[in-house]
Amino acid sequence: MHNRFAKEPGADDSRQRSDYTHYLAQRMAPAIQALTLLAVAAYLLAAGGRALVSGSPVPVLLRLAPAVPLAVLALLTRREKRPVPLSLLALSCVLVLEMGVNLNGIGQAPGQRLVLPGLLLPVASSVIWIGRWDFIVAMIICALGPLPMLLIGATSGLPIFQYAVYMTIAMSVATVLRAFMTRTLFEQYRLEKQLRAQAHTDGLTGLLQRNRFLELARDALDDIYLRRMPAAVLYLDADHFKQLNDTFGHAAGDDVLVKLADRLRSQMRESDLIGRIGGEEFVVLLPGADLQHAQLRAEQLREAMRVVQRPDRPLTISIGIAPCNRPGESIDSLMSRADMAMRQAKLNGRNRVVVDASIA
Ligand SMILES: Nc1nc2c(ncn2[C@@H]2O[C@H](COP(=O)(O)OP(=O)(O)OP(=O)(O)O)[C@@H](O)[C@H]2O)c(=O)[nH]1
Repeated sequence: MHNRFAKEPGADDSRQRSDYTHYLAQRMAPAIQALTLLAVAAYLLAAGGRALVSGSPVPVLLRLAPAVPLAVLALLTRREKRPVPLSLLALSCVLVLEMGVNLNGIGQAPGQRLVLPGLLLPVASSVIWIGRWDFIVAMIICALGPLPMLLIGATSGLPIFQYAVYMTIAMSVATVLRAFMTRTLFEQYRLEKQLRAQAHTDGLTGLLQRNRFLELARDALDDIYLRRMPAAVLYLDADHFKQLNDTFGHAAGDDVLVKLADRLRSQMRESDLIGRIGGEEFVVLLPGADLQHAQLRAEQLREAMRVVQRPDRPLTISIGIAPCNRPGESIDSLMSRADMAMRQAKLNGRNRVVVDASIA
């Protein structure tokens, strides 16, 4: 079974990178949508205005035509949140704009060809590139895009030289803006991830806290029922914990809880899910364990706790087991069955394992 049951995400590098890329796509999507819409409006304004003030062998409608694919791209970006499709849509937008810049330059005298929109593009789009690859491709398109318009009919190398200087400056500004943006977003991503991890783990024992356990257990159970695999829930409770606190103080109690959690973790498999549900109560979901196996694992756990020393004697725990033998049963219901069985273990004298009596 997948190890998402055992740990919080972010364990390995490639997974973390993909997580970060998706985070960036979520954050960048509104900016990409807004800039694509702006590109439609800006293109119509610039190409329309130019058509009014200067003639061209290219019909006006054809000069305005790039606004159509731009509008389609703007519509497509509205629903898109995946990193690669978003980047491809943004790159297509840049490509269409560059084609439009060239289309509007046809028929203009070399000195009147406006390359300003081409110079604005790298800077305006600098903050929306999700990865390094799309930024590099975008800068190449931006740098090469206006060249056909400049080269056709050029009588001297001066405009090209001026263009190269201005484009270098524009691309340098774009690189600085992008670096600043990605650094800020990475810091925000790191902090959000840290806060989420803190909210999900119990501060004392480092185990999953109740709500997070329930959330992950619900997902795990869906998978378990779908695959028709066995599973069981264990409910663990430390014996006579109040007496330990009352006699030796809360610090001693905390120390025992930390050791109990460490021991629990060391006994668990990758696929198991452990949570601290209340003060000295813990729940474990054992995917793949049938009743016999769950009983064996519970007995091993109970035995393993002997190593945890209270100030007066070895720690003992009581365990209740609820097998997941009713397809569709919720984690809350399974926990309450395991809790009842644990209470029976207390009544039977503690330091023992009891299986839910209502088992079919
Ligand atoms: N030190 C410490 N004690 C806690 C913590 N959370 C809950 N407790 C204590 O755990 C004790 C639980 O007591 P009870 O529910 O009466 O259970 P018990 O004394 O273990 O008795 P049985 O479960 O019947 O064996 C209470 O004294 C709580 O104050 C914690 O985080 N640290």
